[in-house]
Amino acid sequence: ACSSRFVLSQMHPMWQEPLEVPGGERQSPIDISIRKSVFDPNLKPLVTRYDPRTCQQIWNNGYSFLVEYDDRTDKSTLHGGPLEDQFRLCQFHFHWGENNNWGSEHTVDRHLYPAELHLVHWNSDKYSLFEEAVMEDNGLAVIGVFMKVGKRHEGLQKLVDALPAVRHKDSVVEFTKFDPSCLLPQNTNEYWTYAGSLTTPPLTEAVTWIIMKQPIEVSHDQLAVFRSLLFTSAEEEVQKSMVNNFRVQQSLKDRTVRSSFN
Ligand SMILES: CC#CCNS(=O)(=O)c1cc(S(N)(=O)=O)ccc1C(=O)O
Ligand SMILES: [Zn+2]
Repeated sequence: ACSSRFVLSQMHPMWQEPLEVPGGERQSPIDISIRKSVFDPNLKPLVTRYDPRTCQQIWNNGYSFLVEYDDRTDKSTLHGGPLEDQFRLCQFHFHWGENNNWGSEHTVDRHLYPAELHLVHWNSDKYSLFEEAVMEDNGLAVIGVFMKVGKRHEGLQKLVDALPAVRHKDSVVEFTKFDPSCLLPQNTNEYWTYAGSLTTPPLTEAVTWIIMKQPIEVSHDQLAVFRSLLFTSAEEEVQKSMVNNFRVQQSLKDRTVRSSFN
């Protein structure tokens, strides 16, 4: 799987932001201004083909919890949309706040959501390993899905029920047969896309972001279980709850956000 072995500094909740980032011209996350986005009629529908049998485990890496997939073959893939190549799913994870007023990394006209899902894929047409792709400007594609508080999300509940087993940093639990397409909104044809970066170290400018316009609904109680996770490992005497694990927003600089819809 692809998850980073980068150790984030123990600065809680945000690691110490490096002053200079490689390039620094296409950093993420950003605010998506609807009126400044440009409709691109050549953007195609997104095509996701996820095989639940490639789902392997959940890992608390001390920053978020990652659901990791076997990415040694092209069994769970993404193509279409703004992408020229085929990308392989390696993991998905979330960012959330300490309450329902904030938590997402991206915003839409400055609107904050309580949480945001990221499905991380790497370009398996051009590279043979995630670790290679993460250093290339066309190496990764991340689908972002906003989460808002509403009705309980039945598909998410299987994941929520597994979280107590990975409460502490560095804990891992087997997690199988999970189809992440259940976490996508029913309309995946309306999205924004822009050239950006990872929002965690190494912050490399390798990501084509695809942000869904339609949020998914999750219940207050489901989000509360996210907040029961800990940044800290079982040995540490002071336990810190895993909340506000989002990066500060970055300047758009010389970029345009395209929309697949008018
Ligand atoms: C080398 C390397 C690396 C980064 N790994 S990741 O792309 O899976 C990732 C991506 C993102 S995000 N927010 O940029 O999609 C967050 C967290 C992670 C992670 O491993 O923890
Ligand atoms: Zn993320």
